[in-house]
Order: sequence, then structure tokens, then C-alpha cells
Amino acid sequence: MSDIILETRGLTKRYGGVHALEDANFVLRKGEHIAVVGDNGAGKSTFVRQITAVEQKSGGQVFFDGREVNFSGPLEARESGIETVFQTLALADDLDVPSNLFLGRELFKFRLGPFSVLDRKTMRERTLEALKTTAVKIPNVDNPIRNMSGGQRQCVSIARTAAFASKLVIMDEPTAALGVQETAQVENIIRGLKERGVPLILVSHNLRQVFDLVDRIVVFRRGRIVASLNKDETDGNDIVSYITGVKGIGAEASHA
Ligand SMILES: Nc1ncnc2c1ncn2[C@@H]1O[C@H](COP(=O)(O)OP(=O)(O)OP(=O)(O)O)[C@@H](O)[C@H]1O
Repeated sequence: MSDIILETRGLTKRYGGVHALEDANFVLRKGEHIAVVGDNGAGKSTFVRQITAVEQKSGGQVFFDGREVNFSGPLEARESGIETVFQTLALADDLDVPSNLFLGRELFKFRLGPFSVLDRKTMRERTLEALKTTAVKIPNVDNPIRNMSGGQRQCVSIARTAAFASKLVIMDEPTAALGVQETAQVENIIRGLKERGVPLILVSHNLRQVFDLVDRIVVFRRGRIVASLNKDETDGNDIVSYITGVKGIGAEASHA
């Protein structure tokens, strides 16, 4: 059996004349943590959006868990086992923390045709458990999400990702808006995923974080993957050279 959990071949996305993602060939193995880095506009979020089917790709193929997939939308991707934390959070403002954690996969006491009763007690208990294992501190889980700080909201979103047994976790800039303590919490959650063998794609601008957390670093530049390096075989300066185009595809031409 293959140890590859996710593979893209020739993955491409164009917005009109903008080549946001070109011919991305990417492999993630089971248990592996990969960082996706690159300058603003390099195509990192576009890459994530094609895998999770937030948008429909212009070309190429995506293979997940041993088969080619063409998800119709993000919900189908999630049902297949891909949990994603997006830059813009997909949380429901008016709902409390348990309702957000179980959004789209609510637990019911019973369901009979149009009649259903939510099992709030179990959802609340499982939420507290999830927050405990992820070390996320939320003062009152019964508060609507609207009343929480940006950092707390982000932590709820990440707890949701980490709480459900998933085959792949994708985080797009999970700590961009967080304070020092909250960032440390999120990094602990990521270490927990590694211990549990859950593969991860981490989009991050923070090279310190990337070198701390992942096994391999994939660099995007102008919509293309220009490097894929084992953490032990590279360093910060090397990665910056690829990000800025001093090294990699087209480097000779632009520096001739
Ligand atoms: N919906 C869209 N319509 C048109 N162009 C888009 C759209 N989304 C992204 N782009 C363009 O595609 C390119 C890649 O953008 P993307 O958001 O993937 O970059 P990124 O590497 O995630 O950047 P950042 O680090 O700033 O989030 C950019 O040139 C961007 O302007």
C-alpha cells in the first residue's frame, strides 16, 4: 500500500489572465508535516483552495487517500477527511463554541424526518474535552463566538480541526493574527497532530515556526513550486533565496 496521503499532478488555477497556480506537483506522505511558504501572492492559498475544492481547479489532478478525487465543494472534502483552517475563519458568529465545533456534523438525541433534537449535553462535553486536549483556553464556551477575541476565535477553529479524527489537516496562516501565548498553543496542537501521525500542510510566513514544526518545506514563487526541501538539508537563508527567486526556476534569467 502506498504511503502517500495526498498528491497533486499538474494542478493549475487561472483567474482570467492571472496564472495563480501553474503545474503544481506535490506529494505528502502519511504522518508527514509540510510547510508551504512563499511571498505574498505566490499562490499558496490558491493551492489550498484547489485541494479543498473551495474553488474548482482549471487543470491537473488531485489524489487523496489512494484515489483520484474531484470534490464538488469543501464539505465533501471535509467528509472525506480533510480538515482545513482557513485564513478567513469559517465560524458562525451567533453560535456558541460547541455548536461551532459540531457545525455540519451535529449530534442528535433523535432524528425522525423533519423532527430532531440536538444532543447539546454530549456536544458540550466533547467540546470541553477537545479544548482540554488541545490546551486551548476559552473562558466560557456558552458565549456566542461573536463575543470572542480574534485569537480565541482562531483557537476554536483550530481546536475543531484537531478534535476530529481526520486524515489530513491543512492550516493556512493559523497564527498570523495571534498573540505570543496563543501562537504557542497552536504550535502545541500541531505537535500533537505530529505525535498522532496526522499529516499536515501548514501555510506560514513564519520561518522560525516552519523550522520548529515541519519535516519538509515547499516553496512557491509566482504560482509555481520552486523547491521541496527536507528541513535538515536547508536553512533560513536558503529558503529565502528560493522565495525571492535568487535560487530556483528562472533564477539564472532574472540574475543574468
Ligand atoms: N479570486 C481571485 N481572482 C483573481 N485573482 C486572484 C484571486 N485569488 C487570488 N488571486 C491572485 O492569484 C495570485 C495568488 O494568490 P494567493 O492568494 O494564492 O497567494 P498567497 O501565496 O496565498 O499570498 P498571501 O501570502 O498574501 O496570502 C495573486 O496574484 C492573487 O492576486
